[in-house]
Amino acid sequence: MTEKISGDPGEEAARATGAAAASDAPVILSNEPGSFARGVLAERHPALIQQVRDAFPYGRRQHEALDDLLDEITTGVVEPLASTERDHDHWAGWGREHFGRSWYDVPFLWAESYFYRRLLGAVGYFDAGPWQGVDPFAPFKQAELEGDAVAQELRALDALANVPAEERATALLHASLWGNRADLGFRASAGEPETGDAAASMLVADDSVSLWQALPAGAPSTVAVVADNAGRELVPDLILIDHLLEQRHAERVVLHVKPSPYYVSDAMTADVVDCLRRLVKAPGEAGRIGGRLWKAMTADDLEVRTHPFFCAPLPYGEMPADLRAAFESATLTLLKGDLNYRRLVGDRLWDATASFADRTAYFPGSVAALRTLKSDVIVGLDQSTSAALESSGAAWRTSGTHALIQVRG
Ligand SMILES: O=P(O)(O)OC[C@H]1O[C@](O)(CO)[C@@H](O)[C@@H]1O
Repeated sequence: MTEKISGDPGEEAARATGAAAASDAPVILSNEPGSFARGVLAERHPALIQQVRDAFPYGRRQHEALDDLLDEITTGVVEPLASTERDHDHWAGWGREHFGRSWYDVPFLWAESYFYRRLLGAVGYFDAGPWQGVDPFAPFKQAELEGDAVAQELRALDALANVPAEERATALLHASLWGNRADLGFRASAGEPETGDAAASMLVADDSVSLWQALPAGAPSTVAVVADNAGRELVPDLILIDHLLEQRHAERVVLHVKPSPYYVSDAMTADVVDCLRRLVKAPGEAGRIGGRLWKAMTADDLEVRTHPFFCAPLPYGEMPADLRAAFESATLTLLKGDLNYRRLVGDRLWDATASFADRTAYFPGSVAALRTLKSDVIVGLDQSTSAALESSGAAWRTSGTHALIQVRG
């Protein structure tokens, strides 16, 4: 359970090293008026139900199920899955302490994850029948991938083709990082991502030197990339992966994606294929990168994997043994995005200067987080950065205007 983070491997590691266990940081719920979490549950989730309803010619059964879900999340209590659902037993365990309570009173991380599970259930995603496997977010993902912003970003690659490798590496790392700002669940309230120098100045932590040091060219490294959003984030992620392979920072890359639609734009295998097709058909440098990536996938130098844990409402401290082994065998695991960060350090209101190394000590092998800040969770800031941000009066934790690169070797 999310709130039983004390007793998780991270806490044990912190205790073993004598570091402050800090388990008293409050778990984020959604019942605080005016809080970011409350806004997600009270405004974004109902709006999302409407968007999905409008995007497909669903029949009466789906519309009624969406009506019921809307009632439940706004005025009702959390209901369990029907006993006939294939994953009923998992959720019965994960939700034991939450069923029967207001959605606002259960941990934010759990509530969001369960909302997506229930939304998929309402549209028949898991049921044998005509809507089985139809991604309710596909129209939004497709529109983004075919849009002007992606086309422009792909054209900009031509200018990067001949710049020195180090400069190119920084530009591609930042493109992947800021691509995280462009997730579709978040877009409604955010402007365009920053670029160039402005983007660098918005980094609240920057361990990129350690990141590149962990991946010396020519070493037989395997990099695990845990993807976040499709489209405008996954395209630059794939371009960064191409750079890692091409410049021999990695011999192999394993790209972990979601097994089912999640948080609107999270990437699944189908989205990887769509992004690769988009790259391959692009002119110039983007097309060349697409061609190399396509070849890398067919040669298994780039392997796509998925795991049910990626859609579970749990922190990484509770990851199963097979996933733990996969990360352990990687030279570096690169976790993309805000949700992965929340799951990595724990979805709590940490002191912003709490140690990133301590919070992630349990994670198997070296880990890097690349994330724009889109929720209240943050650790690893130095004292002066934290003080300056806190006194700025800006919504720096949640607005996506700031970003971080944090590494624990
Ligand atoms: O796509 P990302 O970067 O994981 O962001 C998802 C984030 O979006 C939200 O669902 C709402 O902004 C956050 O709660 C969550 O952490």
